[in-house]
Amino acid sequence: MSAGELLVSLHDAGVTLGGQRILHGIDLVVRRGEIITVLGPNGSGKTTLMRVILGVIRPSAGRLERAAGLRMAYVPQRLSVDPLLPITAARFLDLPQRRGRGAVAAALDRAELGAAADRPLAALSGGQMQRLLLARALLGAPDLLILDEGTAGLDQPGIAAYYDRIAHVRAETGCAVLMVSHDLQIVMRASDRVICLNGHICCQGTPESVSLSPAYRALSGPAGSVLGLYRHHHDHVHADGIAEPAQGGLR
Ligand SMILES: Nc1ncnc2c1ncn2[C@@H]1O[C@H](COP(=O)(O)OP(=O)(O)OP(=O)(O)O)[C@@H](O)[C@H]1O
Repeated sequence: MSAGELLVSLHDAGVTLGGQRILHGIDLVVRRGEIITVLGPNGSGKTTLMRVILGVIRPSAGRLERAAGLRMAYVPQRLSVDPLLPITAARFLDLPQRRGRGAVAAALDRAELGAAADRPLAALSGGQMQRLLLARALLGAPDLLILDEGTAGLDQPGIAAYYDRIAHVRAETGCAVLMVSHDLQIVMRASDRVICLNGHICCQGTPESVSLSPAYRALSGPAGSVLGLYRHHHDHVHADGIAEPAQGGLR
């Protein structure tokens, strides 16, 4: 698959679960090599959208298209195995399917975990455990990496290191990355495009343009609470406290 190739597209997709409309009118494309973050409050349908793309939930309306032969890998929020299990990080990656030493070592290196290969799971920090899940996902050489809020419980340096690693993985492998977050401030450093979700797509664009959009501000609470911490280029006009996108990135 070549750079920029269309991997996934959703056309006017909707999901109804248990009689409740969870998502509607979703138009979304994911191209090879881009890092997209889906942002939204609790219950806004972020996980449901990931499940639709993964093929776990069928859209009740609209259409989902995926590139032929697309390889997807999912990184869950946390590890569901007992961390006291007496196995090393490298061994964990070799289960349940034998991958071989070379492939395991390469995945650990890519997740910046090579030095911890022989450490037992119980001895790994939260950040290392998260990168172990990333390494496991990378074993399948995915075209599209889907990450569900991977930074819960990490401190700020740990979160920054995790997103830097994701950016490196994209640069090294050329995969696309689709990730879920609550917090635009956290994903600013890594995302090419942010999609603001609340049952439907409220706005999307560069992290900067989304952070300045009225739709995002309406969802994220009083202006100024976190917005002051964003990268902020003063090449746009502020009017009545509502900023215009610097480069018309919103749709
Ligand atoms: N299988 C289901 N049946 C009925 N309702 C569901 C089902 N799965 C999810 N929902 C509802 O859909 C809505 C969206 O859930 P979803 O988990 O996609 O949101 P989210 O944005 O990922 O939330 P959070 O940030 O809290 O993880 C919620 O109101 C949830 O209760």
